[in-house]
Amino acid sequence: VTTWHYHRATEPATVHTVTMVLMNPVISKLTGKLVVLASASPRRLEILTNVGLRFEVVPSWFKETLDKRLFKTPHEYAVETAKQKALEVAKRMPFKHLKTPDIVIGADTVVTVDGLILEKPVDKQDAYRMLSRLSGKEHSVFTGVAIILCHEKEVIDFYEETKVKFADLSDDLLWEYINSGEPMDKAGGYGIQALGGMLVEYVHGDFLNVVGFPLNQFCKKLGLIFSPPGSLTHNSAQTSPQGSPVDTVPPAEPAASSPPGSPTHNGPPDSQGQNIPSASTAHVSTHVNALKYNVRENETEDGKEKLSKMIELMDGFKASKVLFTASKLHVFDVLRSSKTGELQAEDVAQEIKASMKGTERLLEACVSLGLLQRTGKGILSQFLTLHFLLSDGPLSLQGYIQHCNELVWPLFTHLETAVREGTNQHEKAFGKSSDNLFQDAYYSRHEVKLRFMKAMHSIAKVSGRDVATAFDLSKYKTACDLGGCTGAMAYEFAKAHPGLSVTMFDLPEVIEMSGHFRPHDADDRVSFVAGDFFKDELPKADVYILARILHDWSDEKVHILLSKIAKACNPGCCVLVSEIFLDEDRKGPSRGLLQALSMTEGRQRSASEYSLLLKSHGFTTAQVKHTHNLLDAILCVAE
Ligand SMILES: Cc1cn([C@H]2C[C@H](O)[C@@H](COP(=O)(O)OP(=O)(O)OP(=O)(O)O)O2)c(=O)[nH]c1=O
Repeated sequence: VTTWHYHRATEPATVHTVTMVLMNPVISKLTGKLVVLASASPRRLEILTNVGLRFEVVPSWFKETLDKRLFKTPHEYAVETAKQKALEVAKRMPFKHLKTPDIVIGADTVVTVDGLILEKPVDKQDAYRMLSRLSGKEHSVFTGVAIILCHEKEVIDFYEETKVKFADLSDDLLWEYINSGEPMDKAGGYGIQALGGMLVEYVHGDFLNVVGFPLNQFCKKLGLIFSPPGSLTHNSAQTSPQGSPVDTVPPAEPAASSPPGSPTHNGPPDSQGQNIPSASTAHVSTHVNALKYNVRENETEDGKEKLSKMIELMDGFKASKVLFTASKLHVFDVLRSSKTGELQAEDVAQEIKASMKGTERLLEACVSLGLLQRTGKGILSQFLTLHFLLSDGPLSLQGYIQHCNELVWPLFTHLETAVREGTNQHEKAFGKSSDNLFQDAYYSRHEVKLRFMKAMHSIAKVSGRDVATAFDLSKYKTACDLGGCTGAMAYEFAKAHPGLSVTMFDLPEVIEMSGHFRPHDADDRVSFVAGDFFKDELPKADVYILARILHDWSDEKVHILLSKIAKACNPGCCVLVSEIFLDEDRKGPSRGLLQALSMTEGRQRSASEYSLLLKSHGFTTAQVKHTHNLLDAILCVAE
């Protein structure tokens, strides 16, 4: 008994000491700071207390009610919830507690299975539903974490995923477990750290992440925040053995000039602590090491990855122009038209009427970019991407590629001025000003209009099916595609919904040319009506489609259009908006943000921004679909 007591008494102390050695470099950075854990979770409190962090607990009042459909991935949802929890506390404290914290930490744990996000069960039946869904399967546990640096007004967020596999669980076992009461305050309805551990066959990843807090990654992030590479604080890492959770310092060899026995970053401290430098040597060695990091950053895996990203960005415009040029010179069409699909470079040069040397270079660049394939001695054949690159065919992107080359490229050459002035550089790029981009620029000349329409046609052809099938529209009879341009999207909707008649509504100058694009097997449920959706009466319909329309306009103009649609709608009618949806934190996708750089009065928005705009006109969001194609979609129903 005595021995047992002895172990019980000393074990925690031993663990504590070891932990302090490991965590001190990072955790000690928080000494003297007011750190607040914005969570009521006893598990999070325990995990952070165990590593010696001193903090206050102020549970967040943020209700976990974010619309899950607005998030592309479960981890984005968890991160956003964590952020909102932490922000709520950060905002409340100065008023309610009369003090401003230095750091607020928020977290949110969710379980995901079969594309569903499971949070805490609301009752026993709910817990049963969750647990029986998890039975016999692997699922993911995501914890999103947000660290708010209150004075710097910065938010650092991240997430961790752990995979957990449940054994096959009998109903009896499930009910016994549910009746224990354990599931109720836990995401997914189980607690791996207690009785719930019996349900688990295996865990891949950070165990503590399942319990509610990814400690390892959290410490790494703290290390990055408080010991950025090259800063004086780096020396603290010398007390960390290599590979410890807080060792964020890249492995570095002793500098050639270092005297023998001088401290190294990763050398473990010797028992007398002689490897830990005195204050003065620490200072000197930090300078040496700071220099070393900068010089050698490109030698670490992370550094190499960043370097190659930089190179890719610097070369990005060249790659785009290679695609534009090969497409404009019909290189891909020429290859397709050869009997074998393969040609020698000189044959291509002849066909496209270009120099041998230039063609060879262009073809080689295309091969390197994966646009073409080399099959033998200098022979090129079409590659998988070919159907996107041909000038015709159902999935041709050529219209859009040429639009990028002829219109977007010149605009982007004036990006610097566009940024300085906050305006579109149409006048600089094309020599004339435009108040109304569509009337003055896109539809001014026949060939420009045709090119613009081809571009819109490409996008609608490639993304149309995914947009048209995003929602069940079987109860609706009529749809109106506002600004539908060539009608490609309208035909996709008609194809996807046998009971739907679709009116394509666009400016008269567009309608007059839409015949060029009519498919051979044109469905007679698609009709064309000319008009201006800002000025004229809208055709009556059950579903109004706005595909790639709203991003072109300011909120003010969007409100004008939506109020017209709302007037034309009966309750139960709906609006389907299809756009690139920005992530809620506006960190991506870059495709949308890059497009915004050449916009005039429009702006890119997230799904919740579109949802809010529509809500102000009496439309409730029914569904959001991230299609993983060029355009996403949101369906909102009139109340
Ligand atoms: C999957 C799993 C979750 N959990 C817990 C961790 C979290 O506390 C909880 C998920 O709910 P959260 O909403 O993440 O957190 P919370 O409500 O407990 O606390 P707060 O919102 O105030 O921060 O589930 C376990 O304890 N063990 C497990 O195995």
